[in-house]
Amino acid sequence: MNTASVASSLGNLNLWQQFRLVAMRTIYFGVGLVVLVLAGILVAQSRWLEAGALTCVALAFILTGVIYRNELAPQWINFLFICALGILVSVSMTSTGMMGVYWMYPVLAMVFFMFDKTIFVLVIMLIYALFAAVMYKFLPFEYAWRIGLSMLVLIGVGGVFLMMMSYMQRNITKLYATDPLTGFYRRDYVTDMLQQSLQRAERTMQPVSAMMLDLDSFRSVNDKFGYMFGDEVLKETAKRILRYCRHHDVALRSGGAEFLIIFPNTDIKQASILAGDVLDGLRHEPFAIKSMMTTVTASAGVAQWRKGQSWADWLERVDTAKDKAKSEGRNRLRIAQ
Ligand SMILES: Nc1nc2c(ncn2[C@@H]2O[C@H](COP(=O)(O)OP(=O)(O)OP(=O)(O)O)[C@@H](O)[C@H]2O)c(=O)[nH]1
Repeated sequence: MNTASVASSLGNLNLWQQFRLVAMRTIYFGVGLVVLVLAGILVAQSRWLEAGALTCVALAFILTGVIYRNELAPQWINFLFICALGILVSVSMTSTGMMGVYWMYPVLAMVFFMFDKTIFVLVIMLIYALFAAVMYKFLPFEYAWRIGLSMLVLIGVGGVFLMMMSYMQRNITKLYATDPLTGFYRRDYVTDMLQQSLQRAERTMQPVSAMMLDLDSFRSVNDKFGYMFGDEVLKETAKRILRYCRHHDVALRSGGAEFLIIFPNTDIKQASILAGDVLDGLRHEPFAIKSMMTTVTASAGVAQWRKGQSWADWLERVDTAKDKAKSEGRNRLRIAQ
């Protein structure tokens, strides 16, 4: 079943990215102000050239904070900033020795928020290598190795923090996107994904079909055997649907006892065969849970997406076909015209 596209369709739920946005705003303005203060101190010491350089860096940070206050800045901008800060700290160490070390830690900490995890490791290694080289050159060895080690500890702690954030994000996405009972996606959270599958179908000129399936008279199953038994039937239904789904098919629970399955690269003929198999898989095998047993059937509709059709209209056709199957006596499949 397709999971990657769901994660990307849940951008608004990406707490880490939102957190990064707030952190980066604070970093741009915070670093800008601190560097401006340092520039002011250099002006007071009549060190005009260094003061000028610091002022340029400070203004670049503040300007970026203003421009990118509502979105994350491109990675290359952050890379330029981290290079600038790395050079400033290194220069500061060459002239002030130990004093420069105090600035290394905040610069390292910033890297955790500035980059996506794809290039984060590379940048943190680069900046660590730069600091280590400068330290070993300009500080006594007994200071250099201890500071180098403490920076590694900071990187390790930050790495664990990033892993925990990523784990938390995955769980939150799963919690919002999937139905806890069946593990299927919830329909409300996959509209972007539906849109994407249609765009892909349009681009690749491949057919895409969908099936809507609703268990028949499910209310009476609940009434007769109890809600808990009904829950088990829903879980088992999901398992049986998955038996017939291929790797790239997407299964959603769209309502109480209603399921929607998207079949990419599948025309109506193939989709009807798959849908028929799913219905057979339900009707021919009784649902035996603990000491209770019942037979459950379902009604389903299938439709192939038509070029230019919106996903809402397409699903409307699938839904209408399913309703037709219901109204014609249930336990059957109807194909949308
Ligand atoms: N056990 C259980 N029942 C649920 C859940 N969600 C919805 N239902 C029940 O599913 C039933 C759905 O009924 P309907 O689809 O309206 O009607 P039906 O009895 O299935 O009849 P037809 O669809 O017309 O064949 C309702 O009785 C809901 O209370 C759930 O998570 N667990």
